[in-house]
Amino acid sequence: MSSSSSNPANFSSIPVLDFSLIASPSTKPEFIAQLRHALINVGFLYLSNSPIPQTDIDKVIHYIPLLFGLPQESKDVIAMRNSPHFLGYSRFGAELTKGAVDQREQFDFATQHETRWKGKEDPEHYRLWGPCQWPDEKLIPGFKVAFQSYLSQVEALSLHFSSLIAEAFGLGPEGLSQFYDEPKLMQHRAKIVKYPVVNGGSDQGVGPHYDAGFLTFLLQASDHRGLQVQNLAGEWIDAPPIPGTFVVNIGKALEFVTGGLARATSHRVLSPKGATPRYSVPFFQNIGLDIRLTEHVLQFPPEILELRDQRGSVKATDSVNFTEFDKEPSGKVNLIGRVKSHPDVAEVHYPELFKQIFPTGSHGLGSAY
Ligand SMILES: O=C(O)CCC(=O)C(=O)O
Ligand SMILES: [Fe+2]
Repeated sequence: MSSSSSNPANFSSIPVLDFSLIASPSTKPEFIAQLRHALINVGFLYLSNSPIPQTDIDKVIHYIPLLFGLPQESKDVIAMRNSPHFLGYSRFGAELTKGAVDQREQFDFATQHETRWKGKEDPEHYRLWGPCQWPDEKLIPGFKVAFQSYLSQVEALSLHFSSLIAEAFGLGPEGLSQFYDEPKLMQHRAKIVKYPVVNGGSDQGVGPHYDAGFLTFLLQASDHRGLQVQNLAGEWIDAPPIPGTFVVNIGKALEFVTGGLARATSHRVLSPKGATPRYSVPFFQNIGLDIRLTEHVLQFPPEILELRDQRGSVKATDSVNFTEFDKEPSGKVNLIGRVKSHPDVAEVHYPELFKQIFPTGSHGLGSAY
């Protein structure tokens, strides 16, 4: 067997972890061992039997086609361009990755938060977090309540999951707590995304990229393949929808503070073929706005680091993003990412930063995150 095929990091499928295993002390160690493997070698996993009731998830799935089916003018009323928090609606084709259009339409939402920025004495990146723009309740009754409830449950799950990650790395359950502020100072983001059918031409739903933060919890909300994940050898592995699961993956910030122990894994979405669009709902767990990652690099037991060294490092990736993510406060890093991926919004609300990042103008080109 070649070293490449015997390396578990050259996975050919994504592991499925059963969250119900953590309920009993006799099965929890098995879950923790599977989690350790998934974090180090894959950077992606499916989570089944989460505590979030399937009926609450089904409600969200039910609303998605209704949301995109709203009249164009009632979507444009809540355009992201109105929001200094980069929350709201983006038309099809508004983002690019690797210079090519991402063929998706999306709404950016977030967990509830009052704007923390109180004026010029506060750092500008405090403006990043604030209230959502919701569609008109009369046009889509019940959506806001259902989605807010979903988001707060995924938030709780993601924080619980962080404590399990800390355990898997030998840190103890509070090992990652330093990255989160008290709940009222935190906001987590989510998108509801539609990938329309394309027949012919580019099939880029979203181009190869890494996620930026700590943890992403993705709900694949329709029965379409398309999500693909790149293993250590650079091969694209399918991550098809599995009903009743979340796809969980690691972002660059968690990879950085774990010294590469947890893998951020390159991924992409191919546009659906056939008759119906693909829908998905990624939830991005944030860390505190003031955290500078370089000040929080974690130490691990030697037997854990040994597992990372056995894995090796990425030989090939098709992803491009990520440079300046470690020295600035996390809020500033996120803000820069938002400016790059939504320059039209940035030009309105952050004209100075926009000019620094696009000294000759953005020419309508963003670079998607
Ligand atoms: O839609 C998906 O399945 C994945 C989307 C994604 O990777 C992202 O928005 O970061
Ligand atoms: Fe992603």
